[in-house]
Amino acid sequence: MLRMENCRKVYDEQTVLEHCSLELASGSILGLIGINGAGKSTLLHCISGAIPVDEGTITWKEQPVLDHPEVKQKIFLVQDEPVFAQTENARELIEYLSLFYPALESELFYDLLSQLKLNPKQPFSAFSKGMKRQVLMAAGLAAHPELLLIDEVFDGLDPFARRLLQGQLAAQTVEEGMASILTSHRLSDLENFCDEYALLDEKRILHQNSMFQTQQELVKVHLAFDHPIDPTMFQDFEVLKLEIHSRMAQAILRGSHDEVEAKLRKQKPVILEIFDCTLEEVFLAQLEKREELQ
Ligand SMILES: Nc1ncnc2c1ncn2[C@@H]1O[C@H](COP(=O)(O)OP(=O)(O)OP(=O)(O)O)[C@@H](O)[C@H]1O
Repeated sequence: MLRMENCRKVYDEQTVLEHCSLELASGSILGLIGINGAGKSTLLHCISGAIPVDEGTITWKEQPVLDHPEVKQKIFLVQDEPVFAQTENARELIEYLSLFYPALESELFYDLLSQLKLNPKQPFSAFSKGMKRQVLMAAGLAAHPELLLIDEVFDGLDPFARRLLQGQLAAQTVEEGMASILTSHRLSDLENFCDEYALLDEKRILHQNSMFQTQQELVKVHLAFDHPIDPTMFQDFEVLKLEIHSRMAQAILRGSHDEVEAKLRKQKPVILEIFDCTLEEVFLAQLEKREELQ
């Protein structure tokens, strides 16, 4: 279990994380979302132990990460910018990483590279950005970490590489109980792959929820009436987003599909359609709601 409690991180004079807490169980895949500059990369770096927090604690299986190499070697961070620790090619990289990650399985690394059609002896300088990311993700998986952190997870990967690496990550999650935190601005990638998501906003985790729970708790509705809509009809709902155009409305409401439908039917709409929310809609609605409250 990852436990991050009440953490604060300050760069120079800028506070990036404050009262930031997060928990993640083994065998879970968490999608970390937030606007540009929210602090997602900083959060992953702090969890990996690469940079210290100024306040608070971060533990993996009850052991502090910072200054504990035996804990750090169970956590692998794939950064958004390719970093190869001055190695020239994939073969050198995996030899270097095997010094730090005792569980690293070189055969798995070379197998993934072969499926990705990447030559381990070819210099990184001759690789494209996407090819470099493939190498690092393959290395992260081959290290068999207990906690894998991937920044900008599938961004820039071609569909074949994405499917292969997703499949391997899913297999290690199920077979080894590996936990993962993935960031991406392509929320559809996370939605289809993660068990839960966390929204990083205003320097802390504002929401953490399972994907399933979110879909049970929030719905999108399209409504039409034969008369102009009075906004007070939504006063019994917790409204995350509401747009009224005369006789028609679109809304994101808190409640299960059945609850929302039963309440809205009493208003006798001409049209009532209820949909599951996408993660992108949940994200935007939560940010808009926060703007409204400020
Ligand atoms: N090494 C650093 N020194 C000083 N400030 C930094 C450093 N790294 C990040 N920051 C600042 O911290 C804030 C959060 O940056 P971070 O990269 O963690 O955000 P992010 O959510 O990952 O952004 P993006 O989605 O754009 O990648 C930004 O304001 C950034 O300028």
